[in-house]
Amino acid sequence: MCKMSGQKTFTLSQVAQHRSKKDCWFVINGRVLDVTKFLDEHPAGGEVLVEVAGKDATREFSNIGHSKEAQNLLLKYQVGVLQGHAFNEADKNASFVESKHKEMSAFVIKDDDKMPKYQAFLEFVLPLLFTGFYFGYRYL
Ligand code: HEM
Repeated sequence: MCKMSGQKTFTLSQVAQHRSKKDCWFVINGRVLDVTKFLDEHPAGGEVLVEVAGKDATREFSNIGHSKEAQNLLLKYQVGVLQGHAFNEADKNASFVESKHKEMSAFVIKDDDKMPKYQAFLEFVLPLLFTGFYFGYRYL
């Protein structure tokens, strides 16, 4: 299912009506973002964001070379899409929840690929045997 289909569409002149510290929107890669709540959190301060408020800030955003984390954060502030913007398939289906999941999947221990038996033997049974022998030798 296309996640973008549920998004509201805005024209650039609609976005341009939100260009103050108290109401700050801009567009990045066709996504309309309301970053008002993010102004105080932006590592480089809110001023740089207010400067591009109401505009398409795609070039400014990518010129900085923002990290993957920063790019994922974009999705959190999305309120809609820019009218007429052509999204590519992968981009179309991106959502904040999904991207967080993708980021985090690197840290998830997969329990679907079973540990080979010999590995279990080496990692668990062998140390147990050694400990058993040691205590047997020491105390019996
Ligand atoms: C919602 C949009 C934005 C988000 C979520 C965001 C997020 C971030 C984050 C997390 C950083 C820390 C460095 C990193 O992780 O890359 C950063 C740095 C920065 N951002 Fe943004 N940013 C946004 C938009 C912008 C825009 C539109 C501009 C410019 C007009 C901008 C200018 C900067 C600058 C100058 C830095 C400091 C870079 C450095 O110290 O090397 N950001 N931003």
